[in-house]
Parts: sequence; structure tokens; C-alpha cells
Amino acid sequence: METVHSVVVVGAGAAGLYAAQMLKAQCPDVLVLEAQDRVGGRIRQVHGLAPWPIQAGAEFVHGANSVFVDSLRNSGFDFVEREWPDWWYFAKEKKLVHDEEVDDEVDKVHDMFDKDDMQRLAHPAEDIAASEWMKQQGASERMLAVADACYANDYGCSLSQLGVTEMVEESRGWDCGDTYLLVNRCLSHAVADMTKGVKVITQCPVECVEYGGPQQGVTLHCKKGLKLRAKRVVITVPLPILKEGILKFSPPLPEAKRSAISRVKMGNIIKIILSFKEQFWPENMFDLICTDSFVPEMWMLRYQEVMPGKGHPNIITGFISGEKADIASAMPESTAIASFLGQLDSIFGTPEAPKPATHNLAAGVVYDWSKNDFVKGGYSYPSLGALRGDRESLAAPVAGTVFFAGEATSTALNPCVQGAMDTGRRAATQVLASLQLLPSKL
Ligand SMILES: Cc1cc2nc3c(=O)[nH]c(=O)nc-3n(C[C@H](O)[C@H](O)[C@H](O)COP(=O)(O)OP(=O)(O)OC[C@H]3O[C@@H](n4cnc5c(N)ncnc54)[C@H](O)[C@@H]3O)c2cc1C
Repeated sequence: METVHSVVVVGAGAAGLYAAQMLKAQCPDVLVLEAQDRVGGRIRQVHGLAPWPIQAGAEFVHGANSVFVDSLRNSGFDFVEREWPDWWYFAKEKKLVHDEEVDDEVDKVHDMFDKDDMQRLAHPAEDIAASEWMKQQGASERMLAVADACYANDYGCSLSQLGVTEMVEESRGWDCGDTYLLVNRCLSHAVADMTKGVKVITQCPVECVEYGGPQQGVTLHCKKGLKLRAKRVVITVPLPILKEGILKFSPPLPEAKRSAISRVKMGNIIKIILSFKEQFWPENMFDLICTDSFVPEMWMLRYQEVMPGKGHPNIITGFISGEKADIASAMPESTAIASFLGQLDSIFGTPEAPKPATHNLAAGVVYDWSKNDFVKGGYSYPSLGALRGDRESLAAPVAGTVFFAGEATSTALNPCVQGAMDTGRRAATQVLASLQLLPSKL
């Protein structure tokens, strides 16, 4: 006899696991299908560079008020607050400057991207790239370079790809606060807690979702011929999986959702993580933004601060998004590492030690998210050309049986872990309502 689950969740990242947690009391047979051989999605680690795993994906906690912070506290995590960024390197001027000593142009860029000011901005009649918007306000080339390295790179794209319409939406939706927190444990513990009591089948990519109305439910066709029936399905796969038709729908998704899928973008992100025999950067350096450089942002986590007693390896993580990530992605890994080392040598080299990075390298790892076959990029960004309402279209349930979650469906445009979890909670609430199982407290 064919098994019918009440709910199947596709994807075991933060959105899918949190949705399953929210569903499991009312729907104990909830099942999560995950394409990869592990859970966690874009929360994943690389090993072998330090006495503990280093985060290849999510690493910091953005804002102190969120479901992510609450769940980390429940899992026994502690937090250390840091300033972001605290150092700057202006490559054209070959100048390394502490944040307290930056010039007016940097302050002007911060003012332009200030979330409180941004949320008061009227939406442009027609969407415009952040680069054009800044030029209209008289920004110099240097200010554009600052915004590209600091803000656009953090948004997960280049300045010319960043759309003002969605940027305004993002600032209006942001309610997590502006603190920047480091955590004292590996995020894999948080994933393990989110997985507790939930049945997950890994290495099970779903290829097609065949759906009818609330009475018919859905049939999921997985790789290797596995076929499953469910009353409801929650789709949490990353945007490129929908864009590229890696997961198909029968009948096809409604036009409004398909066009939103095509307009909202997710660029690539690469982390280059290097471990060094000796520290050659200033003791008080945490996060360094580099204009006009191969790696626009890097951080030097003082792990002994957040993980006391675990030694003191010298690790630098480079964070590259957007068009710069596309360039780095096309290089052999050894070339990407050599380019990063060259950048570090020109920032920190002295006449006595001109190549401190190259000479001190112990090991290096490149994690290129575009090469993960079931993620294919970093996270969704405020996309030039996306329309207001596109995120609502991405989030909208279809036929009363197919529900959507995952960071790109956050109507607050929050691409962080808490944004993904919020969408998981939203989809779980919708599913329970549609099955008439909504408890009084969710
Ligand atoms: C480099 C990087 C740095 C980041 N830094 C931070 C940070 O510091 N702080 C922060 O809060 N957030 C950060 N983020 C964002 C955060 O990681 C994501 O927003 C969040 O983890 C996304 O969760 P999700 O569940 O929406 O998607 P995912 O975690 O991607 O989960 C989706 C899952 O679906 C699976 N899947 C895909 N196709 C199929 C299929 N056909 N069948 C079954 N399963 C499928 C995938 O394998 C994946 O496991 C970062 C992300 C990246 C990439």
C-alpha cells in the first residue's frame, strides 16, 4: 500500500528544518527530503584548518532580535558583539586605515546606506542600480568603490546589480537590530538541535512535484525512482534550483510565481579560508574592507575570544560576492589562493618582510557556493529589476497544497538564517491552517 505523509518538506536547511520542527507536534509523520548527503544546507563547515570547524556558509548573527538568536540561546550558545567593519584598505591609495580615522567620503557612503534613512526613501518610479542612484547624488568613483566593497559585497552582489526598489523594501522589513554577533560554538550544534525528532532522508533529490488541489494532494518524484505521496508539501530549495528547473512542477507553477523567480536573483559567494603559521596583521583587526581588490572583505576571527582554551590558529577568511565571485570562480583554486595571498602581501608587507602572507601560509581552502549542485550560489539579494511584490509571489502557496519557504521567499527580504527560519514558520502555519490543524499558539 502506498504511504501518504501528511506533509513532506523538500530541503533540510534552516527553513526546512525549522518548518518540520513547527509541524511535528500536529503532523508526527512529517518527512524532510534532502538532496545532499548532509543536513544544514547553507550552514556548513570546512575541516582541517583549525582545531575546530570553520564556517563555509553562515557564520555571524546579524541583529540581536530574532528567532535565530532565541534558538541559539536555547541551544546553549553565547554571543560576543563586534563592530563591523573596523579597518579599511584603499587599494588605489595603498592606505590601511582604522575605522575611527576614515575620511568624510566613507561616512557619506554609510549615510546613504543607513537603514533608517533608506526606509524613508520613496521607491523609484522605475528600478535603478545602487551605482546609478549614488551617482545621481554626486558620489565620487571612490565612494562607489567603498559601497561596492562594503555594502554590495555584503548584500551578496556587485553595486551595479543591487536594485534600489528591493533595497528600500529590505530596510523597511529589517527588524532584527544592528548588532553584529559572533557565536561561541559551531553552528552545526544549532542544526543538530533543529533536526531533533524530525525524520530526514538525505541523498534524496526531488525531481518533480506533481500537485492537485487540497483533496488530491501531491506526488513527489525523487531520483532513483522513489515516489512519495503527501497531503501537503513545503518547498524550501534555493532559488537557482527553481530557476534552472532542477526541481520541476506538474502542472507548471503559475505565471506570477515563474516571473518572480526569473526577476529575483541570487549571485555567487566564495569564501577563501587561509591558515597561517604566524600572525602578521594588527592584533586589534577583526574585519577589513578592501576597495578595488580581489577580495573585498576579510575577517580575522580571534577564536580564543569566542572559543576559549582551543588554541590560537591564525585564520583569515576572505568573502567575495557578485561579479568578483564570478571571476574568482573561473580560476583554478590555487590561482584564487595565490591572488588572495598577493593582496595580503601588498596590504601587510614591509620592506623587511615584503611577503608575510605568502611566506606564512600553512593551508588554504576555497569554498565556492556556485559549485554546490543543490545550492548554486550565495543568497538572494535586492535584485535590480525585481518588482515590489515579487517576494510575496515567491512565498505564495499554490493550489492549497504546495507551500514555499527558504530565504529568498522572505517578504522582509531577509537573506540571513533568521529570515529562512521565519519563512519556515510561515509555511508551517499555512500548512496547519490548510489541514485545519492550527493550534491556538504558533
Ligand atoms: C557564504 C555564505 C555566508 C553566509 N553568512 C551568513 C551569516 O553570517 N549569517 C546569517 O544569518 N546568514 C548567512 N548566510 C545566509 C544563510 O546561510 C542562509 O540564508 C540560510 O542558511 C538559508 O537557509 P534555507 O533553508 O533557505 O536554504 P538552504 O540552507 O540552502 O537549504 C535548502 C536545502 O535544499 C536542498 N535541496 C536543493 N534542491 C533539492 C532537491 N531537488 N531535493 C531535495 N533537497 C534539495 C539543498 O541541498 C539545501 O540543503 C550565508 C550564506 C552563505 C552562502
